[in-house]
Amino acid sequence: VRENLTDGAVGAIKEEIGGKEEQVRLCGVHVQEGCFVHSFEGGSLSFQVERVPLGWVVRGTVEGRPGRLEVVRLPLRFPLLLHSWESWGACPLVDEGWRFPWGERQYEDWRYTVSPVPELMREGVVSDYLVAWEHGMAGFLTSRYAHGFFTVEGEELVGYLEFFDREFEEPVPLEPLVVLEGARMWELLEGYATMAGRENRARVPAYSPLGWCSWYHYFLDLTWDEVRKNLARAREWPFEVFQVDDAYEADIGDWLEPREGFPSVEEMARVIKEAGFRPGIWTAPFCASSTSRVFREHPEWFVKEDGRPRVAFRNWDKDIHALDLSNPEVQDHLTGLFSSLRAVGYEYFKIDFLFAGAVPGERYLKVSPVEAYRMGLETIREAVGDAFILGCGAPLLPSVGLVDGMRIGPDTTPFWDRSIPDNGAPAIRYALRNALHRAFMHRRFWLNDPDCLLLRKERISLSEEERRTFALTAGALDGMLVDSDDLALVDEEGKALLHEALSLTGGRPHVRRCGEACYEVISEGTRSGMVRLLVNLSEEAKVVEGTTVPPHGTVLEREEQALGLSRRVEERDGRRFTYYHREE
Ligand SMILES: OC[C@@]12C[C@@H]1[C@H](O)[C@H](O)[C@@H](O)[C@H]2O
Repeated sequence: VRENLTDGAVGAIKEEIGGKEEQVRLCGVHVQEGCFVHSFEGGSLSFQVERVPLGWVVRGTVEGRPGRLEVVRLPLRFPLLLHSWESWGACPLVDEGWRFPWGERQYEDWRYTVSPVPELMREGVVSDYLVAWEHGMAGFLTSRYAHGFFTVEGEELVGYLEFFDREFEEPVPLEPLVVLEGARMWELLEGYATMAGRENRARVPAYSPLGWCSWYHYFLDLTWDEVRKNLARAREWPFEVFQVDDAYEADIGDWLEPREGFPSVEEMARVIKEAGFRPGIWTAPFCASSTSRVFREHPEWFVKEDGRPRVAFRNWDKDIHALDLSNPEVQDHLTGLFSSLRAVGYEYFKIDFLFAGAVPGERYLKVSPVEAYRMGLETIREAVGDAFILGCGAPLLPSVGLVDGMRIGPDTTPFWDRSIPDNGAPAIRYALRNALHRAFMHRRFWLNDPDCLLLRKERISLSEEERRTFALTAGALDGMLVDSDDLALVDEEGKALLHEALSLTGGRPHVRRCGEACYEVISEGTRSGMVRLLVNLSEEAKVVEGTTVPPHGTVLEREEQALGLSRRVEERDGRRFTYYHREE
């Protein structure tokens, strides 16, 4: 399906790597197999270096107070694929001289969406959890105690583990690190994600829920009447899940108290279920506004700074505080909340702004922000049982194994605006770019959620081409397909586009960059057999191997078109049988 690496390409890769391998240092030791002990002020690190296909893995234990621990030094090669901390974060391919495009007030109000150590991002280039270059990558396989990141220092890439002010009286596992070289970046990232998915016992549901979400049409103007209207129309659609997003709640943090004009959350679930759908609900469970009942009644439940509840971020025109997830009373509060929502019938939980659970600060237990975050997420996971959890605004690597789906890009937008900075702000262009650059996580970490499809022609500023690009890319990447429109505004063409996107799902997508903002997605075994989708996110037409791809556009090739075959699909005892035959 994809051309193999030619001998010349293999030779070039070997030459590129061979000359630099001796420059790789792991925990201060030139890379070599063996067992080592590294002492530092306040503690020690015992680690083993082991050869794996295409590279090395470092495992070990650490004790004492490691603070910020250097784990690897590598030769620096641009362009670099930078990765970010949480769902919305930018995942760009950058050249030398790149700096993070901070928004005007982003550092004041939103810095913890950028990094758990945001000051780092003001000093230079940071890549969270992993970093990649043309024929190599380095990445941490877990994030259970520490936050792993990479920085550029002179001519080197340096990987660190940030343990914050955590002290370990007994040895704890070091977050394992892999360094892989010798194939294309995209293939190495898939190999890394397979290793990391296994290390974290990733949850990958057999099926991907097809749904409807209220946010990207109604935003905070949603009314219960509009929910009911869309529920009635949804019967003509193939949705399984019907999810009410932000706007129903009385305040951020008071999730069981509906806003005026909405029924109880129990009644919402009953009405949705009665209409034949799996009820879904949005919450920002680790957050509470300064005006919320939960904050007023339990100020002691929140992460502090100098003894007072710190402001984690500002949104909804309010100061938002972060629950201290290490506090047993907070864990009981979350258990009560989510077991109640599960008991009244919700089967799909979009849990948002999760980064708040990992902001640095003073906590009930002397644990790292990463440990606290996982305590909170494990509490929700246990409370909802086998319900579907979609993570959003979530620290990515610490969430593997605890969520079923994950938003892997910034919010989409009902307009295409190239002037929006690539810094996690809502932008359809960067939602698509992240979906392509993070495709390696899909069905290895979770189900990737590229964000919602917008299919309506009214009250939207996306062209037909742009709506089609988002829908087909989401489908070819086998991403979760969730529509967000007032269904009364979607015509038969819009409905057909959802079905076309659906026809591209079910395969094993592989992404390859083929020029500036231009990508090839090849997926075998989809509902349409093998498909090839060329995606152009740039402002001018691109030619890929003789095929012209329009700006903001796609070119789709299906197997049966390419091979003159016709297909018949039969569903039997829960399995799908695809038959191909040539029309005589
Ligand atoms: O508040 C609801 C909202 C905006 C916040 C967040 O950006 C999330 O990614 C969106 O899909 C919405 O749920």
